Amino acid sequence: MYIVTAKEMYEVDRYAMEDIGISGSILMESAGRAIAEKMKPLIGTTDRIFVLCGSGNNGGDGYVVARTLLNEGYDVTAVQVGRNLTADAALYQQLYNRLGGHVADVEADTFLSSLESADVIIDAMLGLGVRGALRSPYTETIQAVNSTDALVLAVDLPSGVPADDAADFREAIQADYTFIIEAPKPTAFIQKTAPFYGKWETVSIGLPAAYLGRQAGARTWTKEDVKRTFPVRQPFSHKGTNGKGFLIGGGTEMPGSVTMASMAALRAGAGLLTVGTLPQVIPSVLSHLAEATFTSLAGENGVLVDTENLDVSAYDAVVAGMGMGRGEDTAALTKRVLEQAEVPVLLDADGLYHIKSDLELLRNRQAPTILTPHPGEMAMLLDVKVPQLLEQPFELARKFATVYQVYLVLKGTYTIVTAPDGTQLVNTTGNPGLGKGGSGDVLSGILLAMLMQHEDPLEAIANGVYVHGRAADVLVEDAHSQQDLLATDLMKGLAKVFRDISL
Ligand SMILES: NC(=O)C1=CN([C@@H]2O[C@H](COP(=O)(O)OP(=O)(O)OC[C@H]3O[C@@H](n4cnc5c(N)ncnc54)[C@H](OP(=O)(O)O)[C@@H]3O)[C@@H](O)[C@H]2O)[C@@H](O)CC1
Ligand SMILES: [K+]
Repeated sequence: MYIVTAKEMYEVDRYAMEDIGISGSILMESAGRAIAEKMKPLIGTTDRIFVLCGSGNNGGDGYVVARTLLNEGYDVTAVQVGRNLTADAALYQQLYNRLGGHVADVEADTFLSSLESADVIIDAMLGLGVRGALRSPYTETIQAVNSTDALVLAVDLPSGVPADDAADFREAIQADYTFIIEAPKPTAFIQKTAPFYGKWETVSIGLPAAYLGRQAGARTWTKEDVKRTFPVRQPFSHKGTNGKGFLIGGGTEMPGSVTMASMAALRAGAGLLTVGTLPQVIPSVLSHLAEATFTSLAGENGVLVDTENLDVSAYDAVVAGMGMGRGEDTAALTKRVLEQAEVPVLLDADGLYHIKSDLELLRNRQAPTILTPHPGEMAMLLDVKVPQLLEQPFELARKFATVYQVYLVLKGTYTIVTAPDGTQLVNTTGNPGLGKGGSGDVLSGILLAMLMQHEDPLEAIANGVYVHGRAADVLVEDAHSQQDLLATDLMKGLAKVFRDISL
């Protein structure tokens, strides 16, 4: 499913009208009719319905919905919110009128209190065109709607929610359902704004699909995408052809992180795995998995430090960072890995702190670099506060990935994977049971295995993120709960997920 910004959507709109010749009024009629059909199963035949119509084209869609429902015998009243209607909105207000519809004025003295009698409120006030702080009469109307008990159905966007980011966002209609035209907008995936949509679904209005696909900078990565791209293990493959991975991390205080990442890498199909860690950490990792091999790396005071003897030449992919600590000598080791490895390198956790002072290193690499920050780590790398990052995750992630030429995995409820060319894939698997220590280590291990087995880094990463979230979902659907789920349980979930994918 594509995800489009307001700018991309307006371009598709322009193309449909100017290059194809589908007029704006045809699009509006199609939108209103299709949305009314989707709304009908949610509305009772005797319900009192108000359709709040703004003065822009979102309001135009609303007049088409109102006319469609009126024509089918529903008890519907359209309400004009705002002045100076666009030509198409004015046209459809007129058609609704001529069919016998009554238009109430939101600014009439008693109108807002009469909203309390509504069973259903259809919100067609503001859509893609909302800009800046809300003005009267939209502000009061939104507050009045939110204080009723009516079922609230929004057209395209809940009024007040911007399409692209939550930077300007203050207040909006709290919808029960939103019927989004053609493709969801980024705010459907942003923490601050997503709840205002209620449940949502997309409604096709006949916009040119191929052109929309070319314009969209982002899309969701689905089970079908995973099945389509997942590498098939060949009958004559052996441990060497299934990839050789190197996992560098761990200290005496955090041996568990490398253990979990290593278990996950092996369970995700790594052919061979070497763990580079402190000699005193090896027994603890070994006690959990017999399949890994080990390289002792130099350490001081219980943490890894830089060493000239590091050899990363024999591997297909390298991951570093988990459990390493943030000291300067350890940072030098991470930088050495980035400089020496001619294969994909994934940095997680402390590894992300190590490169903060030397981001140019990332741009200088020839082979892919993958960073997997959670919002706190991403905010640190970008020098912004976490709330700002959470308001604009799509833009800020894209900016960082394109400037530093990295594959960026911004972890969250909807993890956003951004490629160095700015392409974004959004993951929708996973659940709050993953919000625990160790989940990130498991993800890094899975990603290491995926990168070793797959030519295309973007597909490999998106598949790994999908699989990680899906493993948590199948466990919670089955024997576990969000409460008790542990990172180490994910290994069991992987079995079912991989079996499903290969069916
Ligand atoms: N291809 C498609 O996607 C199609 C899209 N279609 C539909 O068109 C919608 C986009 O229509 P749009 O461009 O006319 O913008 P829209 O959302 O109606 O808002 C503009 C109005 O809002 C007002 N306003 C703005 N900010 C405000 C504020 N802070 N506080 C108060 N008022 C504010 C602004 O007032 P002004 O600034 O002009 O005074 C103006 O009156 C889209 O969401 C979809 O529903 C379909 O019909 C067909 C195909
Ligand atoms: K709306």
